[in-house]
Amino acid sequence: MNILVMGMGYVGITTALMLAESGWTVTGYDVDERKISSLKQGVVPFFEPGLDALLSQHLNSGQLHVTSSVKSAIKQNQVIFLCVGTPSLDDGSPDLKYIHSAAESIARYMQEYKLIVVKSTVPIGTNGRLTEWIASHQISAVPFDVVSNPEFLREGSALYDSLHPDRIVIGTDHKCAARQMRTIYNAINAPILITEPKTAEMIKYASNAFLATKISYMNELARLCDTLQIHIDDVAKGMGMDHRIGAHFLKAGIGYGGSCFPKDINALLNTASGHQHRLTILEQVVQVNNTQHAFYLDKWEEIVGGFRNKNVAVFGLSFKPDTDDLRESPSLSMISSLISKRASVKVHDPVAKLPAQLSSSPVEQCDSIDEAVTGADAIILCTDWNHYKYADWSRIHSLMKHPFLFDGKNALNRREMEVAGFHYFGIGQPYETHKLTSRSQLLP
Ligand SMILES: NC(=O)c1ccc[n+]([C@@H]2O[C@H](COP(=O)([O-])OP(=O)(O)OC[C@H]3O[C@@H](n4cnc5c(N)ncnc54)[C@H](O)[C@@H]3O)[C@@H](O)[C@H]2O)c1
Ligand SMILES: O=c1ccn([C@@H]2O[C@H](COP(=O)(O)OP(=O)(O)O[C@H]3O[C@H](CO)[C@@H](O)[C@H](O)[C@H]3O)[C@@H](O)[C@H]2O)c(=O)[nH]1
Repeated sequence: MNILVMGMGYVGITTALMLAESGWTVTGYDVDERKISSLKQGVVPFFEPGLDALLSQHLNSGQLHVTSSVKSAIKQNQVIFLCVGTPSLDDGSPDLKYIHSAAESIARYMQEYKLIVVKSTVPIGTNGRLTEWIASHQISAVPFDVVSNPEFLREGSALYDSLHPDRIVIGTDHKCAARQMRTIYNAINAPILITEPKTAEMIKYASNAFLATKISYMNELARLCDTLQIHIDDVAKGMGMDHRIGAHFLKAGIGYGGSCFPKDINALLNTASGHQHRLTILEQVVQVNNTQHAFYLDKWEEIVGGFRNKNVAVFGLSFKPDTDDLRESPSLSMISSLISKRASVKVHDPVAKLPAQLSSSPVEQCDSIDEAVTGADAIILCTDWNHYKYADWSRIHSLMKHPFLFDGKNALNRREMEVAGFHYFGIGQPYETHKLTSRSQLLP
């Protein structure tokens, strides 16, 4: 089977490689010519573990090729995966202009039956409307099906998630399209749920919103744990032992970020309000998330006696480890708040670079940890890269002016940090040394 993937971003490149690994002949297309020329040279234009090696392998074997010629790509491929972006508009609803422009190209150039698979995250009802939209833009009537197939991969582990998904959700009312989708996913060992397109679209939003709800719930509890001198990670461990709750996504921190949770929750809230509903739990999930970094920064400011004219080293820029993606990164909110508190900020990230809107501000990006921490009054860890978990903390301590360490991801071990000489403060943790002995003793 020949498959075209439209949109060579995080989802598109990963999907193209998953399909090539599955044995299909895949073409990747993007409107961005620079992306295509980079991909032709075997270079993925962003940082995502594992993609570069597999890209070179499949380009060399001929299983995958990339093109900037949309007309021939559409003509030559019977199956088309749509993986274009759906960013937020000002009112929170997703901007569907990339979906529409891709669909318009398909409508214009298709000359025989196409199976159009929508991987992009789109508002409930979009797949249905897309069918009418494509039909109305066709030059002559050519048959096609639109299938919803939402993507659940995480950045940082995109390839693994794509090759080993927990489930494959397929939204279609047509048996023939469902059968073809099963064939496409034949090599992937995962349960397949066939449902209506609208339900598939809702499953995607509901899943992201639920994961974000778990995080905000723990983040709000962490604030109480601070006061009660209880370690939120111990609470999460005890909760997670109950399989009905599950151990994942209970990690407290300075809030969730990324290109999906904030955007998709806004989209779901927008859909609800468009139908005269309120999703009050989700409204609070957003409220907790929007205030989490500032809640902790204010606490830490009291501890250091004000950030004004203090040298602060920020560890981590990306919204999570193993990616250079800065979209909605809590680290950027933290840096902006530090600037408004008149701190002098140096940042370090193993991969990500300061975005343009911050590069002219009084923030300096450092290539090394040593450079960032020399003379610092405090460190704020914003991204839990292994780079920081396994750093030489004794050396870091020796380079600082004052050893305040604020761990916004609970990534470090407080005892080890105290032994190294730090005044360590995490999220939802006891911080008076004499009370540490009261921490729960967990059974193995
Ligand atoms: N990033 C993730 O982790 C993730 C996971 C699951 C689902 N999603 C969803 O998948 C979709 C894509 O996300 P992403 O992060 O890969 O986006 P991205 O911004 O990284 O990539 C989108 C790509 O689409 C290209 N594009 C725009 N219009 C096009 C057109 N007409 N034809 C061909 N290419 C076009 C852009 O140039 C860009 O390269 C979004 O709806 C997102 O919500 C993302
Ligand atoms: O216990 C946790 C887990 C995550 N996070 C934060 O939550 C954000 C999102 O993390 P993660 O979900 O791992 O990354 P994404 O790549 O944004 O993936 C989410 O968004 C994708 C896009 O829709 C979906 O496909 C994935 O299933 C969904 O996990 C990051 O800021 C994390 O630091 C926490 O604070 N605590």
